[in-house]
Amino acid sequence: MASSAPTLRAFNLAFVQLGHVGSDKTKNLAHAREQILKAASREDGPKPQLIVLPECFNSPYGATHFPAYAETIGYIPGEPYDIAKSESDTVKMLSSVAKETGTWLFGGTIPEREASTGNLYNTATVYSPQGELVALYRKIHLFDIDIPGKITFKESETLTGGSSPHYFDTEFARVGLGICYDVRFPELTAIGARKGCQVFIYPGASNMTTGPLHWQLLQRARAVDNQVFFGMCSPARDLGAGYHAWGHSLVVDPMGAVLAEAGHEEEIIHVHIDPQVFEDARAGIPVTTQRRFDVYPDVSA
Ligand SMILES: O=C(O)CCC(=O)C(=O)O
Repeated sequence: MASSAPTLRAFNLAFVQLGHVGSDKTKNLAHAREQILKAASREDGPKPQLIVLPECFNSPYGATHFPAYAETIGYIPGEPYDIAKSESDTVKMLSSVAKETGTWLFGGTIPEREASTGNLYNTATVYSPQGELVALYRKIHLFDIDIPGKITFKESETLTGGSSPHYFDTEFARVGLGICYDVRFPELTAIGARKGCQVFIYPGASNMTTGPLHWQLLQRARAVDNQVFFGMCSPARDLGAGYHAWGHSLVVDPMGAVLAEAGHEEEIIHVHIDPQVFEDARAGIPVTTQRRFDVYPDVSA
């Protein structure tokens, strides 16, 4: 049974649609750090309490790249994690910049190697404003698709799928986690919503085939069917890279309205999360209390 969720309070969210993700990991990390500092020091509006990076921000995106870029993190849920002893340069950078800015940081995803098995995962990590690593989520549904003449992608060539849904609690919300292709599996969001998540954030890197058709549709669907805030943070599009990301980082409210959407270049989007919209959606259209688990108990996990 999940502990009770914090009450949803107003907060400000920043999505960093990172560009310039190339083959040099040190440069990727330095650029990500610079953009996090830029998001945190916003001057034309309220500063964010939570900053989010995209999927696969320290490595080029592609099954063949994951083994070369994978880092060992060694996080065990529920056990204290000593950042100073971490083998992951990315974790160290993210922790230090979260602490320096005093914000929650959802550090996008990176390829992770599990030391005991050698398995590779597409892994998201989250840091508190004190720089503690508070959550680690491994992409559950691997991106394996084949649309002839358009796109073939097979994360499972090198990655293993995770097996634990996750969320993290802040002082302003319970935030559900997922990564890109996970958005196509409504069960994952539904389970998180029933555990009290009011906000879902998925780093993602959609593409030029499915992005235009499905990116916004899937996020608005997950937002409306669970009456939650839902957002996905993408890298910027780089036509010089092997994988052309769709971009268009997006945040949707519980009624399905788009609160902010980026273009396809490097950009930071800032969004104010207003709990009144969440409360009004649930009061006006009370689907959260109208579910008929007596009729479909098999989906009520
Ligand atoms: O679901 C899609 O169409 C795109 C998924 C994706 O790009 C990913 O999982 O990284």
